[in-house]
Amino acid sequence: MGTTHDGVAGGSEAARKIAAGLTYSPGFGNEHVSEAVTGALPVGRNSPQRAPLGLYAEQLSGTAFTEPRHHNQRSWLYRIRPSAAHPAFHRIGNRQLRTAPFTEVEPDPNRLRWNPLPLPQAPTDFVDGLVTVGGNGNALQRTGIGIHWYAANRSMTDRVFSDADGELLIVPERGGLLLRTELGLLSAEPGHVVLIPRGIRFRVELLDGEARGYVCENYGQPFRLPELGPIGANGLANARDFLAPVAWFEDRDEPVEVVNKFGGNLWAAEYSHSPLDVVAWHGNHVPYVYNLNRFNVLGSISYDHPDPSIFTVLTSPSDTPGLANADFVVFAPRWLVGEDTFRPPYFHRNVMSEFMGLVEGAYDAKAEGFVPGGASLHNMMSAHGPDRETVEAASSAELKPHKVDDGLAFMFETRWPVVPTAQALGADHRQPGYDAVWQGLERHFTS
Ligand SMILES: O=C(O)Cc1cc(O)ccc1O
Ligand SMILES: [Fe+2]
Repeated sequence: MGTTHDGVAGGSEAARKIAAGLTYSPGFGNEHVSEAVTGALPVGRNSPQRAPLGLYAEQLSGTAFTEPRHHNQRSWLYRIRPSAAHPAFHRIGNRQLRTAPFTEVEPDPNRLRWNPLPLPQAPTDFVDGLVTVGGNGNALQRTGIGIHWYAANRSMTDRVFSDADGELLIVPERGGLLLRTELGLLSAEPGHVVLIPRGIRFRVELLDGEARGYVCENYGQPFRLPELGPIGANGLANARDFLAPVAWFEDRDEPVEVVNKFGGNLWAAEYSHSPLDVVAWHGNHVPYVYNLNRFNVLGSISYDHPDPSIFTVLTSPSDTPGLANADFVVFAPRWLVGEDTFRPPYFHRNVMSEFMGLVEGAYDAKAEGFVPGGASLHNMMSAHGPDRETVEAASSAELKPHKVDDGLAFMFETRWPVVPTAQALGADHRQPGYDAVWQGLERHFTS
């Protein structure tokens, strides 16, 4: 194994040490500027006749050149070798990764719920450990999302991954991660989320020997912070709490397998060197890590249960204002004070489709069965809401101020129905009797 710029070979303990000492460049959407070697970043222009220190200049565009300035995303990378210098990609197996359009099974109106994906027995890294739950849209048309679980017990070593089909929002549920990306290092624990922009190459190392979580692969417009409207200039997820890496590189002249997800398939090429060789960069097409505990939770201080859009961390808009390709929503610890109010999530049917996961603890609409690492899918117009036990307890609870502080749940909410994969529908860890949680809700009507 080669040494990296910081002189440390891979391995959990070494990775932990690196993760503990990381520094970041804060601010969602900022024009970040970073160099790992002084003088590596050109001053005053992007593409000088010869870039400093013999580096190659390269632009990585995450939006079309001509998209509006406030949504335009690109970064300039100054690297040891240009990305273009690589051999042909050849197809490799897709493992348990699937991509939109999802056509394996018929769209299913039933409410679905799963126990956690079992941790693997065989050696499995992050890429091999991705298992697709379902999704919508069409990756080649850059619409919709893919929803995946991951479960891994090995760090990626001589391999890097990049996804041309979409950006990746990674939600760890178990085990810390060290991500070595083209733009630098990020570490994430359960309770954090990582956003890897489309096309950025990275390697995932495990900090705790095993790791599990969820991924939203966003084929659509990049996630951005939601508008705040009457909320004002602050609140929800604050831009400065999103941390981008600082430049870091490995100068590694050894074979590295570069796995590229493109058009729903995995392709690989054997590079003679590591493509994580960016010595300096600037731009706004950058990865981030965000600690969900920093989310400023807003809610009702009078009555009624607000719609969960108030908990939106990031949104991927569609071409229709207000209609998200996908929203990432978090149910973080918060006070409930509503007077004469049924406080848990209400019964409802939604034109949007809701995939939920649990990072830790419990969720206030489900007394039992929705467990950390588990998941539920409440598709377009499917009736759902609090389970029987929750209804009984909340309908007669004394309405003093109450802190919901025993869990961290999240939702990927998306404009189109989520079509499951055959493997998710047939999985052993799917809960067959989910409908029963709403049985026994007695009629109380008296005329
Ligand atoms: O179904 C769910 O649990 C998610 C959800 C939470 C909430 O507070 C209101 C509506 C909603 O869909
Ligand atoms: Fe819901």
